[in-house]
Amino acid sequence: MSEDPIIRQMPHAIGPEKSVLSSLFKGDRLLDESPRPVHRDLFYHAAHRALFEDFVSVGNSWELVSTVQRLHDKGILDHVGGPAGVTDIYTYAPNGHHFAPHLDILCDRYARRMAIRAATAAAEAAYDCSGEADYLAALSAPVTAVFDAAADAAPTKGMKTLAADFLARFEQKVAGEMIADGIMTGIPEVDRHLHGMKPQHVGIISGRSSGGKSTLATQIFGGLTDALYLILERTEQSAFDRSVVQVARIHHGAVFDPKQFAEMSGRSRPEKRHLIAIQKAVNQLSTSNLHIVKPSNRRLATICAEIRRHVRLNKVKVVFLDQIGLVRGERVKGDTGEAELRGISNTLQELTHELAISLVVLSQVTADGETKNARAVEEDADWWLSIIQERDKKKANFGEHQHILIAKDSHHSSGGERLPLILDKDTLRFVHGFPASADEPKEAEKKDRFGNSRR
Ligand SMILES: Nc1ncnc2c1ncn2[C@@H]1O[C@H](COP(=O)(O)OP(=O)(O)OP(=O)(O)O)[C@@H](O)[C@H]1O
Repeated sequence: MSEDPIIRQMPHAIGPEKSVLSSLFKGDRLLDESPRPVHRDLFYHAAHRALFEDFVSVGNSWELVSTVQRLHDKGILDHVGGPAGVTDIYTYAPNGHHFAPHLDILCDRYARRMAIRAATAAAEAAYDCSGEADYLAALSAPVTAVFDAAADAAPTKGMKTLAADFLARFEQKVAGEMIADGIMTGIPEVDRHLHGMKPQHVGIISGRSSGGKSTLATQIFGGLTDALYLILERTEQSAFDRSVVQVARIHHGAVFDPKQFAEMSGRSRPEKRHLIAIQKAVNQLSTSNLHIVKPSNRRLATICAEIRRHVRLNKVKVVFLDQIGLVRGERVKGDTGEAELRGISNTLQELTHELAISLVVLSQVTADGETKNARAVEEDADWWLSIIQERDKKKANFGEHQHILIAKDSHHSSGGERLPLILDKDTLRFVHGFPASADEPKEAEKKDRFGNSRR
């Protein structure tokens, strides 16, 4: 057998290596937020390893110009392809969308390289070991390492880690920093059933168009601290304005059109109590670590990046997404809307788990009460608040708010429980009560557009 052995390259993936580096360089993905640990050995190409090590040495302050200079000063600029090589990698991935799948590829190739090295070491040990069982002993450590790498580098939590986590959480609870029951919505009827919005849980607020989904969501949001409201349709200002009405607990006219509202009630100026309530509401909203953000676009990746950024920078614990039907997922040709939404729902669910936040998604239903294409979201949700209005178009009270249906598991078909909550259109809050019975005497007097009785 004089044939030369076939020389094969070790498994590697140059494109995904460049993509992972590119996303890190551009800040599209952060090292400490990576779904899997990133380490130098994942990179097969020596220049990529060197660039990764340099990146780690400067962390998130990485930028192109000073990096080229630094690599030049270290004498390794030519080794990584010169300024053009660094720029090529920097611009390689248009965004961080494919960071996770590309990182998966690197982990896979790394595990395969380890397997080949382990097999080579085992072969050498089998040839060379003198003792009877030495070659078997030489096998076990590298093979275990290969299995570890292949099964992902995330270490499993041992009992000591679990115990330390428990004590840390317990101390937080004792100090009142973490509420055992989760974070209360501030609406007693809801809190009695839900016992708060819990980390890693996804909740849905659903209702028809203009049924009050945003109103219910901002009502909860305005009473919280450490929360983010992602608004995809209207402006941030509109959500803030509505929150002011809700926190101040006054008629919306006093906030949206104070001059006209005062004149309608026979005054030349707004009432002092209204001004004080508005001032207090604005103070509360601006000092409670609350954030209302309209993302630059509706792509799922952008929305996830906003959530990550606010969890990291502002330590938000509850995130509202207004509304899920507007999110654009990754749709492969031929996919149905339902398939796209399933992808969106899975991604959001995973993010909620990873960041240990509570996520509340708003979802629009059709006139028949069906969630638009959102069965996937329903299946994944931990709780569901459904705003119920009169559906019968023939009835005079069509559209009237009836109650809120609460369901606490993902099998909503079980029906859930009716909560006596209806929309008060004056203060834009959901308040205790069922609609007035049809037998009750009707309000005879006429009301102006702010609901004040006309004299
Ligand atoms: N700025 C406002 N001034 C007066 N009433 C308002 C205002 N904003 C909301 N409302 C009232 O609250 C109701 C619910 O509106 P909301 O925006 O909460 O509904 P939604 O279900 O979120 O709507 P959409 O489907 O458009 O997202 C409206 O029908 C309206 O009666």
